[in-house]
Amino acid sequence: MRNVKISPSILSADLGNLAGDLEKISNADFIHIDVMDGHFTPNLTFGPEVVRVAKRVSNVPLDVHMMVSNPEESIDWYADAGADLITVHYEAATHLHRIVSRLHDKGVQAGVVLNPATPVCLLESIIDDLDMVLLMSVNPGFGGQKYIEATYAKLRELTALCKRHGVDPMIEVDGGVGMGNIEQIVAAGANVLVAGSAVFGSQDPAQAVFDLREAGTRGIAKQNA
Ligand SMILES: O=C(CO)[C@@H](O)[C@H](O)COP(=O)(O)O
Ligand SMILES: [Co+2]
Repeated sequence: MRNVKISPSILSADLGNLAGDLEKISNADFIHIDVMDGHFTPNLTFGPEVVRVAKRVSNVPLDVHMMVSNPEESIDWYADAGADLITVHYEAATHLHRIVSRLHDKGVQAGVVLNPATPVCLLESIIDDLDMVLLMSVNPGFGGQKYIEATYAKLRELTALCKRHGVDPMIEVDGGVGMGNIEQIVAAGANVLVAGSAVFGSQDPAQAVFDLREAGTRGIAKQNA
């Protein structure tokens, strides 16, 4: 049975007390770090120094979501800062295979992200090499947006693609995930769930991680049903 993993997004954390907020989610499976460059996305966020700080103060593996143009120019900074897993956008990368190989050479897990309007079939020639596929369920740039329902169909399509290839990468969903939809998202094929506002907007972030994982795990039994 696959395990459901929760990856709280620090975009919704209190950046004035980042170490304190990271301590609150020490029961998480990943820490999701949204890197935005103000070019690929209409927002600007974290550089490698934030990854280095997260690595220093937390033992939770770092899931670095790079929403940047030309990621080949900056993946090394984040890998060297301590990322355990780096995902790059299909729409932003010219040499995806080279990026994935580079990350693996550096001992970092590699994933590809698809925006809501980017079709799953484009992964056909790279899926065998991936540790993760991340489906965006909102348009990248901001936390607190509404989950896009068409993601369910993409999850089922991605599950079928993985089956055809005989591979089992982690399947992550990012954007608008919460207690109201996590079970259904997992049932459609996801097993890593990003949650920003659902975790850091809660009174008790550790309890929110626990509850989301419990609710998500109920969806595992419904996968492929
Ligand atoms: O990558 C992004 C947004 O571009 C996300 O990781 C958000 O940070 C998720 O926030 P919520 O929708 O869970 O509040
Ligand atoms: Co993200």
